[in-house]
Amino acid sequence: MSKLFRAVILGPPGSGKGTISERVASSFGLQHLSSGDFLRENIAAKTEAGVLAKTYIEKGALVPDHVMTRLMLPRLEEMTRHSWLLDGFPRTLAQAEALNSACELDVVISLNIPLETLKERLRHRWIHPASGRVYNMCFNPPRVQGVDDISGEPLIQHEDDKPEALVARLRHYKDVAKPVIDLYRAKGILHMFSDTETDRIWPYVSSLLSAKIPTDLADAQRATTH
Ligand SMILES: Nc1ncnc2c1ncn2[C@@H]1O[C@H](COP(=O)(O)OP(=O)(O)OP(=O)(O)O)[C@@H](O)[C@H]1O
Ligand SMILES: Nc1nc2c(ncn2[C@@H]2O[C@H](COP(=O)(O)OP(=O)(O)O)[C@@H](O)[C@H]2O)c(=O)[nH]1
Repeated sequence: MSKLFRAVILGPPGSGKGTISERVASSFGLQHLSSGDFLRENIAAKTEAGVLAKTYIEKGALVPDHVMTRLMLPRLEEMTRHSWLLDGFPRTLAQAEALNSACELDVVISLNIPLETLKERLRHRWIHPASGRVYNMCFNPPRVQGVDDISGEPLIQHEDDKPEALVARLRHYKDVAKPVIDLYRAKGILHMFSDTETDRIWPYVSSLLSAKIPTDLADAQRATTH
C-alpha cells in the first residue's frame, strides 16, 4: 500500500486555515478534518461529548483537552486508510502530545498573519451556524447579502469575532499556540507562511504539498473521493 500523508494546519482565528484546507482537499484529495465542524456535528447529534463541549463553546472557552482528544483520536483511528489534513486540532501542547502518540505527522503548515489583517478579516466574517459555512463580506461574500448560499437561512456573526472580544482572543491564541509551534519546529516538520493574502500564500503551500505528497497517492485519493 502506498504511504499515507498526514498534515496539520495551524494558525490564529481568521488566518485562513479553513480556506486553505478546502483548497488542499480539492487539489490533493486529502480529507479535511476540522475540529470545529466535528464539534458542531457532535453538538447537533447530541452525543455525550457534544453536549459537554457545547457548554464551553457557548461561553467562548476552549473545550478541555481530555474532551477534545477523546473526540478527535477515535475519529483519526477511523481514518487509518486515508490521508488527511487536520484543521483546528491540536490547539494546545497537551493535544499535540496526545496526537503525537497516536500518529506520525509528515507536515505542519503554520500561517503567520499580521494582527491587523486578522482583525480586519474577522470583523467581516459571517457564518451559517448550522453548517459552519464561512463567508467574508469582502473576500468571498454570499450571493445574497446576509443569507447562506445553500440553505437560504440567515447568516450571523460570532460574538467573539466582534471587535471587543477579538484582541483578547488573538492574544490568548498566541500564548497557547507557541509551545505547539515550538514542538513541531523541533521535530523539523514545521513550514511557516507569512503574508496578508491567502491567494499569495496558496502557491507556496501547493508547491510544498506537491513535493511532499507521493503522486500515486494524490491520484488514488482523488479517485476515492470522486
Ligand atoms: N482543538 C480544540 N481545542 C479546544 N477547543 C476547540 C478546539 N477546536 C475547536 N474548539 C472549540 O470549538 C469552537 C469552534 O471552533 P472553530 O475552529 O470552528 O472556530 P474558531 O474558534 O472561531 O477558530 P477559527 O476561527 O480558527 O476557525 C472554538 O471556539 C473552541 O471553543
Ligand atoms: N480579505 C481576505 N479575507 C480572507 C482571505 N483569506 C481568507 N479570508 C476570509 O477571512 C476569514 C477567516 O478565514 P478562515 O479560512 O475561516 O480562517 P480560520 O479561522 O483560520 O479557519 C473568512 O471570512 C475568509 O473568507 C484573504 O486572503 N483576504
